[in-house]
Amino acid sequence: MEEKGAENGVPNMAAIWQGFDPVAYLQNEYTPPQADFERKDSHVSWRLGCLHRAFTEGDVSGELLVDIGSGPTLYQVMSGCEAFNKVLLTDFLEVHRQELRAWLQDEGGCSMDWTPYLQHVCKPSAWTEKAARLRQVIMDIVPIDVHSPQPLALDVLPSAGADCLLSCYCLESASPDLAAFTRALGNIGRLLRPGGHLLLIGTLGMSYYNGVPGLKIPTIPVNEAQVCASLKESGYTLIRLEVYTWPQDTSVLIDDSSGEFFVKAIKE
Ligand SMILES: C[S@@+](CC[C@H](N)C(=O)[O-])C[C@H]1O[C@@H](n2cnc3c(N)ncnc32)[C@H](O)[C@@H]1O
Repeated sequence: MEEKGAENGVPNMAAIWQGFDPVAYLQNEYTPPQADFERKDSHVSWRLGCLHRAFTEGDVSGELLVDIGSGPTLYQVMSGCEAFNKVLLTDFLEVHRQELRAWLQDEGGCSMDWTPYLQHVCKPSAWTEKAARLRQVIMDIVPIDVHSPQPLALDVLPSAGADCLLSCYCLESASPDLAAFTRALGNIGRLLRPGGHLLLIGTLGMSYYNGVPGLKIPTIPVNEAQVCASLKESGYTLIRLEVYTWPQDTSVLIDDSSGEFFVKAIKE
């Protein structure tokens, strides 16, 4: 019964995601007041801090970093682009891939100014070099489906797989239930070499997601214990889990989450 429900749920989720507008998403989630760089306890500062620490600790580096479900955003690879020679961006929706291509080509037509993010992750005076590095290492922007046993086209990755997978706010917002979330973790794990790292950021306790005004996406509310169990079941060893809880004076309008999680894990 559960399997059948999940099978029906995945196409339903795919259909709902087709209505997602990257421009509205960037405006809603990645500009002030949602993206508040003034506050050290804001969720944008938290997530950039987690990624910065993970990519500068020394053990997460190599040839190829793959970002799963990139959406139209680039903040997540701004620290990782220094630790890897190549970065592959992926998303389910062509509109998101198009938005990323527009930034990469740097010929206007990009909806988002990433300058405040670039300035936040490096010395403010070095942000143009950071942008140049990012444009240099992003090797491609390709389609992905985390619910497919083979999430990427066959010839996209080297046979050894990626050295590191990164995924932010994708699996729990693209999965109809916990079983599909766990299977998606296993599916993307096939893209990672044994011993490679998984860096996962997600939302805790979120039953719906309103990242774009007028589009309410039903999501799977996961807790820390469920994330840990899904990782174990999918062949990862947890190294670290960090939790962010919303400051009391935050007004969270886009979902009903209790907070966010950051995971650093290794593929067995
Ligand atoms: C909440 S957005 C997160 C985007 C970005 N990573 C970020 O941090 O803002 C979730 C992303 O998952 C993507 N997505 C939805 N269904 C997917 C699927 N089946 N496989 C891969 N990505 C999917 C969406 O297109 C969207 O870009």
